[in-house]
Amino acid sequence: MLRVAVPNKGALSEAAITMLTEAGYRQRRSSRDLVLVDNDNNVEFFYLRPRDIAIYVGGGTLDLGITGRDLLLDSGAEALEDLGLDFARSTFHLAGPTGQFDSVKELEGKRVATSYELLLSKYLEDQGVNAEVVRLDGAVESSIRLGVADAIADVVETGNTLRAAGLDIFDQPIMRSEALLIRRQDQGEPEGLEVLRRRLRGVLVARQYVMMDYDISEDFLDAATQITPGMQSPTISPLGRDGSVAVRVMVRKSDTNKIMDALYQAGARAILVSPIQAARI
Ligand SMILES: Nc1ncnc2c1ncn2[C@@H]1O[C@H](COP(=O)(O)OP(=O)(O)OP(=O)(O)O)[C@@H](O)[C@H]1O
Ligand SMILES: O=P(O)(O)OC[C@H]1O[C@H](OP(=O)(O)OP(=O)(O)O)[C@H](O)[C@@H]1O
Ligand SMILES: [Mg+2]
Repeated sequence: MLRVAVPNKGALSEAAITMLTEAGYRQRRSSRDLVLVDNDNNVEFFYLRPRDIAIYVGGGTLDLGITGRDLLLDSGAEALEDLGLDFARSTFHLAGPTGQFDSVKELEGKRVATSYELLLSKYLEDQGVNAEVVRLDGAVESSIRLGVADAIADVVETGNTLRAAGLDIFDQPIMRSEALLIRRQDQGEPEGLEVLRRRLRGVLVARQYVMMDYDISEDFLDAATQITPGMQSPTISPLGRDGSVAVRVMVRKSDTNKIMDALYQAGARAILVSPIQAARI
């Protein structure tokens, strides 16, 4: 049975459980449940702290896990990224009192607080900066005001938390993170991974793409298919009336309106967009 670690709380938990549910797996009903066995799919899910997941997977106790790229790298565990899951996107950034720092080089001899000690230490070392790393569990934004640090390195999404604390990011992001499916390094793929990965990819496709249908005169078909080349190629079917065809093609959801405008301009009519419920590509 495939053994998969799922975040039990925090920013990753709900979205991970939703994605697995959409991929057709049973998930726990109560946030107190620690394990759920999905016999139909031959998968056992373990609900664990997001920070610990890479350690279980890297150590070989569990086959796969869902965690953030930042947490994976900070753990130092022997686990690797198998598939990006397109949620919990964030950057890991240096921040300080507004206007105080511009560059990481200015942190020489300073104290920098973070929950991501390894990630920050490696970055400072790469940058040739000698600074004291102060390891905190969370709410790192308060550490400067409370006098234990001069700057921080933390997860930033909207930047609201930083602003509320009177802080601002400076220099380049240390890294960009998103939720990942991870597996153990230097090992063959566990049995069942291929199906799970294909199902998760199916969820990503259903979320990121829509189905677009339109009618167009054969004279303009080339121009239209250049606008909508599709993933492989569009499906083109004859229409009742002469000289026109019906086209069916997948397009990126975020491009839908721009593509409809361009198609209309190119002579397409009856342009219809429908959601994709599920997919195997
Ligand atoms: N506001 C956010 N937006 C997007 N991703 C986030 C956000 N906060 C955290 N993350 C991501 O979620 C993952 C884990 O963060 P989370 O906050 O759940 O862990 P934690 O801080 O250890 O737990 P907790 O906050 O429950 O103490 C990381 O990959 C991080 O990048
Ligand atoms: O840029 P924003 O959209 O404001 O989001 C970023 C904040 O979200 C996370 O905090 P969390 O709620 O997990 O608290 P924590 O710092 O105690 O982990 C993260 O640590 C930042 O503080
Ligand atoms: Mg957190």
